[in-house]
Amino acid sequence: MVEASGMRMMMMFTNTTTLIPAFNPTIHRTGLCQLPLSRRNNHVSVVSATQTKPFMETIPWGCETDSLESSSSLEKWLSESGLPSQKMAIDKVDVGERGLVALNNIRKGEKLLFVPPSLVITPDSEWSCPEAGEVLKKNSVPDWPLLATYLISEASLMTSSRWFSYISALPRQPYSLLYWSQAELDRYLEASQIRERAIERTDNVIGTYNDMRARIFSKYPDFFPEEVFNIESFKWSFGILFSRMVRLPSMDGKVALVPWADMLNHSCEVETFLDYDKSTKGIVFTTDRPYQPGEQVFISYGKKSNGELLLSYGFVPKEGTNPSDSVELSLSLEKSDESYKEKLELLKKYGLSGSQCFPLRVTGWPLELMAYAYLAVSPSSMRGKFEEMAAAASNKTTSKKDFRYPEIEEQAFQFILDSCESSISKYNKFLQVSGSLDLDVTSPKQLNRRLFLKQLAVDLCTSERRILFRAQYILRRRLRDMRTGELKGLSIFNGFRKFFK
Ligand SMILES: C[S@@+](CC[C@H](N)C(=O)[O-])C[C@H]1O[C@@H](n2cnc3c(N)ncnc32)[C@H](O)[C@@H]1O
Repeated sequence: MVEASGMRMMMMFTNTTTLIPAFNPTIHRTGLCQLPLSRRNNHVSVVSATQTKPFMETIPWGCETDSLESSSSLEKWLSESGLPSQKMAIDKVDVGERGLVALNNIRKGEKLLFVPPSLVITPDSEWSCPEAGEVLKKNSVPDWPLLATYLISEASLMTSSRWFSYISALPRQPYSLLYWSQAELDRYLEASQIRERAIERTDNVIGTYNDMRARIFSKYPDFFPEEVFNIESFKWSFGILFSRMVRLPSMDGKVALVPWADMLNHSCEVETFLDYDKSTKGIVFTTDRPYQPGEQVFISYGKKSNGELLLSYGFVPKEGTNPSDSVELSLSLEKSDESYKEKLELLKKYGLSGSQCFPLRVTGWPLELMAYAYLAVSPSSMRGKFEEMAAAASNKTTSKKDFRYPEIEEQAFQFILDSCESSISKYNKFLQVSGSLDLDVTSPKQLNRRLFLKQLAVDLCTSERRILFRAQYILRRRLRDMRTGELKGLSIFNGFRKFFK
């Protein structure tokens, strides 16, 4: 439920996507930490190929979330491990497959959950294989890859890990764009800038894994055998982190996986979020509305756009329900502009490039976007203003004044409108042809996946295009008013005022 940060960047990309971690069962290992307790107690120190096959296949890489099979064992284990009695239970729900549903009447303003810190996974959690944990700490591995490795390590230990019931109830295939292949991203998300974000994120995960393998896993194969610690298991654990990890504001922003609390689904209509409560010493949230028995209880995963929700959590809210929705609009300098080089240099100086994305919301667009548009359209006679425009586009300006350049305002609006319209035509193209995208499907399973991904893409593109349509409407109206003189008069007046200052 938080954005990834601090992941190592290494550029490499593969085209393959496996839906569930695939492992080579023929392994020989001696690392005691890798064996379930029952075997350790029997003094098994070398595992033969025939012994490892069923062992590897039974690693609980989560479960299918359309079934409640693992949820009852999870609830039983949680209550035996100190989770106080709850006013909610895990159930099948309309929104989010499994979720937490009210058992009794719940009042507005009530604190719920009270998950004790002993049931929370953080970067400080004890490892069932302490030696593996020591290696990672010695190498100062950052929180995200540390937790991803922790999850794989605990999953591989099966019943020897105290988190067995929790891991068994995690989704086997977290719904995030990490699980879309490059071909699927190209096919379904061509019109949306989220495609770039998804590619970047997958690159980061692959880069992080390669880095970990080179620096650590290859040096300690007994603790981190490649059959278990590989790119597929890394994608699974990162998918889990992207869709379930929270940052706890009252614990200095500590990142954590909170069993039980992570069964709560997101609603754009609620504002309440998880946090550590110092008085009760547990993870809680405070309801911002009442719930009746049988009703699903929701929290907020943050003020995220539909694209960001699809990227991390693999769902798109119903059309028009997300007040935080936005679409990335790409603006570019014209290469034929005689001041192109000069403008580009200045943009670079302020950390921007010749092609830049800005968020467009239903409620409007940021000053930075307007500043970029001014810079893109300004003639060389306005050279003296280029730097302040570039600085304002980057948000690295000290003065937050509502700057305007009336002499080029009309061109700036037209420039934004042109970019909006070129983006709209990409969405139109995708939405028109999306009905005929599935003709080459060969199996029912493939058909289900295609239909599912296509529906998500159609929902995302429809919501993003809706924001672009709104911006197009406002821009056209502004331009029409300017051209018919109303605002033009005002601009001339402003121009005169400046002249006489
Ligand atoms: C923190 S988990 C919540 C529990 C999850 N439903 C489960 O069964 O494990 C986040 C995942 O729940 C699902 N989810 C959460 N809110 C949703 C919503 N409003 N609509 C659809 N799916 C949702 C998504 O699959 C997301 O990746």
